[in-house]
Amino acid sequence: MFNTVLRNTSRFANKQVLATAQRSYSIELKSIVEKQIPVKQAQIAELRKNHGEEVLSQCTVNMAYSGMRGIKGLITETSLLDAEEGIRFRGLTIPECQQQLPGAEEGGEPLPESMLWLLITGEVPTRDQVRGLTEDLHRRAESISPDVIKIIKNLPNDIHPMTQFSIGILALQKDSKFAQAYQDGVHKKEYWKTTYEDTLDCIARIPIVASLIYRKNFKDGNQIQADKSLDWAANFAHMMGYNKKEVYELFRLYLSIHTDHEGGNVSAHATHLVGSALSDPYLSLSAGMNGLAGPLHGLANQEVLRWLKEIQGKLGDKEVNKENLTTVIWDTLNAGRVVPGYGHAVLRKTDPRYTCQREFALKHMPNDPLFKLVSTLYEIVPGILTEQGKTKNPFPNVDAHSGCLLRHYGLVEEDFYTVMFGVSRGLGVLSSLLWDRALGQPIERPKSMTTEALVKQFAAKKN
Ligand SMILES: CC(=O)SCCNC(=O)CCNC(=O)[C@H](O)C(C)(C)COP(=O)(O)OP(=O)(O)OC[C@H]1O[C@@H](n2cnc3c(N)ncnc32)[C@H](O)[C@@H]1OP(=O)(O)O
Ligand SMILES: O=C([O-])CC(=O)C(=O)O
Repeated sequence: MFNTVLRNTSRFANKQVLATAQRSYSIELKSIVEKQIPVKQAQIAELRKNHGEEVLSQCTVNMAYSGMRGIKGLITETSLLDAEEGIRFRGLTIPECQQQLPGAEEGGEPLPESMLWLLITGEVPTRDQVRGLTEDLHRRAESISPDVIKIIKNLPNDIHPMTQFSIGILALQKDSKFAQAYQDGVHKKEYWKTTYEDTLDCIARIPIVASLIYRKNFKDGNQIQADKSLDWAANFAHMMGYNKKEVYELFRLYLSIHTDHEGGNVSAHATHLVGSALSDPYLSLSAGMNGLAGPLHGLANQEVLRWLKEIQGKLGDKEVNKENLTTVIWDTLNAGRVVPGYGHAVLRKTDPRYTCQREFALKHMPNDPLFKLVSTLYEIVPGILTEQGKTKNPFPNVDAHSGCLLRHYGLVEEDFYTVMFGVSRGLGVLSSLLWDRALGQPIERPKSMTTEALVKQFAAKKN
């Protein structure tokens, strides 16, 4: 009896110690940010004092008519894209992240929590810090409002999953600590603190929203409760109904590499823009997700899968070879459609996010027929796009590969793919938003022109 009491007491004490440690890791992340803010502010002040009037890039008439391509007009701290090399998350390439960021096990794929820590702080976390962050996210997820669950359960299934996801994020908004603090008249120096809380709350809760949409739309509708012994990504897979170890690894990789792609892409820019009006992180993320839902951006992964199925349908029993695939690709181009998953607004080489997914496939599913199709397309699409001579980048982007991996593990509902992309993108764009508020970034309001005004401007110059 005495022993049982002792055991229970020490178990309780251990739990207490663990809970305190977990809380302290969450506090640690916040206090790291708190310490970094004045340093970054001073760095920016110095930069602006010494170089504030120097020219970053030109803006020509053509650039204004071409989606502002190439204009350096945004500040985003979390990642930087090189046209040839691809993305670096806080200075680290994808292979470096795979090497350095803690995974669930030695040599495994990075945990998205590790990536989140890196994106927020610029530091590679320790295993303990990541474990603490995972626990913190579980704790924050627990207090999701039952109203949100009710709202999602009541959404009709003929609303696209991405629209449902955006609605779900808006439903979470009523718990925004930033919106409340603003209403309470908080000093602007403190904005980042509640943005931090909203960022972590939102990241903790969106996998519940997403998995609920998945279960409702495509499975039996029953919500699967979280498994707190799992990390954030594996738990997301679990709540969707997938429990294979390999799927957990795929989710960890997928949800790490889709997080961020510097600040100018549609989802990041939309989140930043809406946030600049001091709309809270939920309103801002929802706006970003509405951009991600476009077929030229995040919806492309859904479009790729549809196109692959279309190709399979067209070829029927015919052998998949370069010759008949060439005909199908030209059919797509001649119909005035884009080849989904190929091309990029900035990249001019194969996307390293494509490459690391290809490596995952080569390791885990080399004989998958859809992977073979994706690989054959990789051999011929760049040549055909080059021959057509329109696209500036004939190589594949991230979306060309993700669907075939998910499908291999039974996740066949391509309408849901962009929601998964969105869950991951939340980590990057909200980390950036946190820094926007920490650095006191102002409301975004670039100058626009009418064609008439430009015509007049140049006519006046001529005279
Ligand atoms: C996560 C992401 O967002 S990655 C991108 C996902 N999107 C896709 O995969 C969709 C297919 N790709 C595309 O539509 C484009 O390459 C984009 C949207 C990614 C980039 O667009 P842009 O920067 O305008 O590309 P670019 O300057 O090369 O375009 C020049 C011309 O080539 C065309 N082009 C570009 N990519 C492709 C493609 N994959 N297939 C056919 N034509 C293409 C453009 O439509 C454009 O044609 P136009 O002159 O008739 O308008
Ligand atoms: O950078 C872009 O424009 C699009 C992209 O690949 C992303 O947002 O992941």
